[in-house]
Formats: sequence, C-alpha cells, structure tokens
Amino acid sequence: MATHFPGRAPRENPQYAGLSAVGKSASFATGSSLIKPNKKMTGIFFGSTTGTTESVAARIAERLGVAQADVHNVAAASVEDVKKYDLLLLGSSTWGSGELQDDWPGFLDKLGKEDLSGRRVALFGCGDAGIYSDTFCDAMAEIRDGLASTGCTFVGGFDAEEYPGCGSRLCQDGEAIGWAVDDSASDAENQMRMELWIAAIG
Ligand SMILES: Cc1cc2nc3c(=O)[nH]c(=O)nc-3n(C[C@H](O)[C@H](O)[C@H](O)COP(=O)(O)O)c2cc1C
Repeated sequence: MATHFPGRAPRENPQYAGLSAVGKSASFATGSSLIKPNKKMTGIFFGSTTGTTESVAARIAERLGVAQADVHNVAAASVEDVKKYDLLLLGSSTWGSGELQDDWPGFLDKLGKEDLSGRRVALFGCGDAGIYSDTFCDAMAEIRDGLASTGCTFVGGFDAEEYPGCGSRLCQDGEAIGWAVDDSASDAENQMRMELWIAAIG
C-alpha cells in the first residue's frame, strides 16, 4: 500500500493533495462534488490534554455540520470507529518537545496498520508557535508519518506562508500539512487559517 500525497494543483507538489489537484485517482480529477466533505462520512478524531484540541474539534464539527456522534476522543475510540468514514479529520496537540498528545500513540500504532485506501485524511493540531517555534504542531507530522503505510490520501495542505517563520515539521516544501491552531495567534488569524484548510480539503 502506498500512501498518497498528491500535490497542490498549481505546483503539482507530489506530497499534498489540494482542492483542484489533478491527481491520479479519478475521484480527485476535478473539483466536483465528489471531493466535498460529506458530513455523513466525515469523522473527527482528536486527542487533547487540557481541552484545547477538544474545543477545536467541536468548532470544526459545527463549521462542517458534523454530528457530535462523529466526533471521537482517541482516548476512548477504536480503529473500528474509523472504518465508517471516508474523510478523517485527525487532530492532536503537541507536547514535550514535538511529541504526540498522550492518548494518540496507542491509537496511531493500531491505525497505522490498517488499510485506509480510498480514505482521505486531513490533519489539525494545537500548539504554541511563540514558545515552541522549532516543534510547532509537530504532532501533526507524527500522525502523518504514522499513517504512511495505510494507503490513505492526505488532503488539506496549504501555503506555508500562512505561518510566517515556520521552522517545524508542520511546514515542508512550502506547505503547511494541515491546520495548526496557534495559542499565540489571534482568533482571527486561527479562523482564517481554518477556512484555508477547509477550502484545501475540498
Ligand atoms: C510542557 C509543554 C510542552 C509543550 N510542547 C509543545 C511543542 O513542542 N510544540 C507546540 O507546538 N506546542 C507545545 N505545547 C503547547 C500545547 O500543545 C498547547 O498548549 C495546546 O493548545 C494544548 O492542547 P490540548 O489542551 O488540546 O492538549 C506545550 C505545552 C506544554 C505545557
């Protein structure tokens, strides 16, 4: 199984799929409704220690019209829960020095062994770029790397310039790999980045 990171259309970056990317998969060939989030098939999975990422997950659910029953704390979720969704929105805060939130490693170990072919994965996370600039939201990269063998397709990458001075694993090859909510940014800035992320998911 190969994990797909088709590129943003304008640059044809092989690592990330964008809204209108001309990918190798027929489902991504156009900007049709095929790639729009379907709330019936969208699952949100988060890990949160002090509640920030949990709040963000609820905010995403409200914005996208995802039912509460489809919002899962990985501390209590099983990989079986994942299988009913076509679009997975996976979120973790970053702790220690660039590490996954505590509830994620066990879940990710199991999820990383699953066949997620045909499923799209978009990443979000919480961190603090002001204090932890070198490891800002690195947990998102941990999740992405942990799913490298699952055959999933990552979506939701957008221009790293939206994160000025970004020097962590969040930003690679000019792309932010998902929506990183920054404790040190303004609400307006975080909100604007959320909209860019949602637009990139398609
Ligand atoms: C001890 C400690 C270590 C942290 N390490 C990082 C880090 O390496 N990178 C980062 O972006 N944020 C780091 N943070 C910030 C948290 O990720 C941030 O406060 C986040 O909003 C917590 O979300 P949660 O309540 O959902 O767990 C750290 C915070 C603390 C207290």
